[in-house]
Amino acid sequence: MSELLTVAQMREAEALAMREKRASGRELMERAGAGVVEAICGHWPDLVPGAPHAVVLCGPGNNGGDGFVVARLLAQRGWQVEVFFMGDAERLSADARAMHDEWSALGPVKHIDDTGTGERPDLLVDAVFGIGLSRPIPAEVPAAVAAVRSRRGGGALKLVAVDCPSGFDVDRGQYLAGPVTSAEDLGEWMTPDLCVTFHRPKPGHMLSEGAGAVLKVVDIGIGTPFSTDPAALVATPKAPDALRLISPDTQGTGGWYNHVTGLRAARHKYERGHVLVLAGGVGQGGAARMAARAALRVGAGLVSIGVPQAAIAEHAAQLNAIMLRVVIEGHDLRHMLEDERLRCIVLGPGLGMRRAAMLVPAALSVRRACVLDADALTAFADHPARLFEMLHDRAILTPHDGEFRRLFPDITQAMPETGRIEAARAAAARAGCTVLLKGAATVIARPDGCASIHSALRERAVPWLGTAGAGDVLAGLIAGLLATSEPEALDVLGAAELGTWLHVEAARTFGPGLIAEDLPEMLPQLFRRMGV
Ligand SMILES: NC(=O)C1=CN([C@@H]2O[C@H](COP(=O)(O)OP(=O)(O)OC[C@H]3O[C@@H](n4cnc5c(N)ncnc54)[C@H](OP(=O)(O)O)[C@@H]3O)[C@@H](O)[C@H]2O)[C@@H](O)CC1
Ligand SMILES: Nc1ncnc2c1ncn2[C@@H]1O[C@H](COP(=O)(O)OP(=O)(O)O)[C@@H](O)[C@H]1O
Ligand SMILES: [K+]
Repeated sequence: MSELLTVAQMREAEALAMREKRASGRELMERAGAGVVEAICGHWPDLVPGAPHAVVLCGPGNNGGDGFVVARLLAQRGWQVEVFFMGDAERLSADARAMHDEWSALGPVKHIDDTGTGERPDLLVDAVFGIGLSRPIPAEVPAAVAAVRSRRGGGALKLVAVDCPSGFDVDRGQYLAGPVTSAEDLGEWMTPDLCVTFHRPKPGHMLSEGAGAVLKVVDIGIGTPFSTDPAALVATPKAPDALRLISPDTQGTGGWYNHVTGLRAARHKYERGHVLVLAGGVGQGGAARMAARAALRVGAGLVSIGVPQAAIAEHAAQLNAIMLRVVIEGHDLRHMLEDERLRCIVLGPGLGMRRAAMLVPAALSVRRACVLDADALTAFADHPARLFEMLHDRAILTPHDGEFRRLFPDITQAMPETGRIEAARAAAARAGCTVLLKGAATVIARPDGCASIHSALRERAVPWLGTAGAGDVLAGLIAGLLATSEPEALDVLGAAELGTWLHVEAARTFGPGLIAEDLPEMLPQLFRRMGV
């Protein structure tokens, strides 16, 4: 698990490092530029021997300062380098000005409008705007990129972004549309092959591949390295605006799992918790069975499916270790909940609207861990406030984008402005429980604002996870973890984080061709690999 820093937090970290005299601004800029050059040479080793040609676009702020360092260091390595500048050298910060002047001793600084002529470049360095982006970028920037691309004559030009692509909002993970450029067009021009950021990734880097097809994070000496201590992996973030990246390495993650589930201790099945998955009518039981199997595989001691009488035969024909209970109406569920060993309830997958409207209030009538997905969310689309009134801090909603829109239409409408993280935070605050907004980048937020991102992008991409029933399995995984752990060891946010990570690791373990039923079956080998 590692920290993600917003722009404001990154600026604080930088200011602190300077106050504590760990580095001067100029040293940080020099290390940033050196880190970019190392990353370029590491990523494209084939370029290095051939006296390659780089075009560096520098902007008016410190991102431009980094660009001047990159230009100088590449030239010192024997590259042919052209520098184009957008801005007024007189108005550069002292650090960027010093870097500008150092470069000027080696080569000319040309105007950004003049990128159109010259030899075929191999590499374009985007150092126009970084985290100081404050408004949509001027049209000269994509125009300059287009002009350099056309000098390449249609051949692949390698594009590297310093800190982030110009025009990309690293807090929200999206390009800012301008008066003359749509966000999509800008993304098409500016999305780099390689993005090199400093100290920590920013949220936007992990929310969208628009930040770069490959991301490298360079240590520039601002602070301490990430912790891999299992206890630290579950330590809930302190600050209300804290944002974490769910990114443990598979190797050794067994410590994390054992720590939170207490699996290593000899425990009776009831101590490991009983999960109840509520199912719908005849012929609709597959989703609940997949959720149930995931809950059992991930560690719950017992799992039952609650079904209407008519569906008993269908389920019985397909289940062995999972038990069946008849749950017809709210009263039956309330009665079952008197047994405190029943630690978590899953409602939604295949439940049907009518049963959801009847059973959700009963499930939420006691403060018991509860995962609400699919029909349990959609059943309240016309009156979301009725659901929010009943929710409590042991509940979690796991909507995909469509379900999220039905419950939070206004928050969804504002999402192009606010981004997914703030949307999930606003939804959690309104609902009064944890909200997990699914997707290739999943955002999980708690009502107090603590949030996590899980990024199944780039080297962790699993497009084959977008398969029918994958969401039902996720609901079961989270429920199984909530049932098997003590609330003090694993809160709802923590269970959602671990469940989401296991879900994607299971999909990565299986690979293409995956169907949802395969996911729980990957857990035993995944656990062995983790060292559980
Ligand atoms: N923080 C760190 O730890 C370290 C940071 N480092 C580097 O510094 C970068 C941040 O530098 P930065 O703060 O100077 O911001 P940057 O992105 O260069 O742009 C600011 C300038 O652009 C302007 N401007 C903004 N948007 C605009 C627009 N759309 N259209 C036109 N103008 C626009 C803005 O003007 P203003 O908004 O003030 O009017 C201002 O003049 C960071 O990304 C990293 O590369 C490293 O050196 C080492 C450690
Ligand atoms: N491209 C993708 N990369 C990673 N995860 C994905 C991708 N597409 C879908 N998923 C995941 O698959 C699950 C799909 O859930 P959902 O939409 O509820 O499907 P269903 O209702 O069929 O179960 C979610 O956990 C989502 O995050
Ligand atoms: K940049």
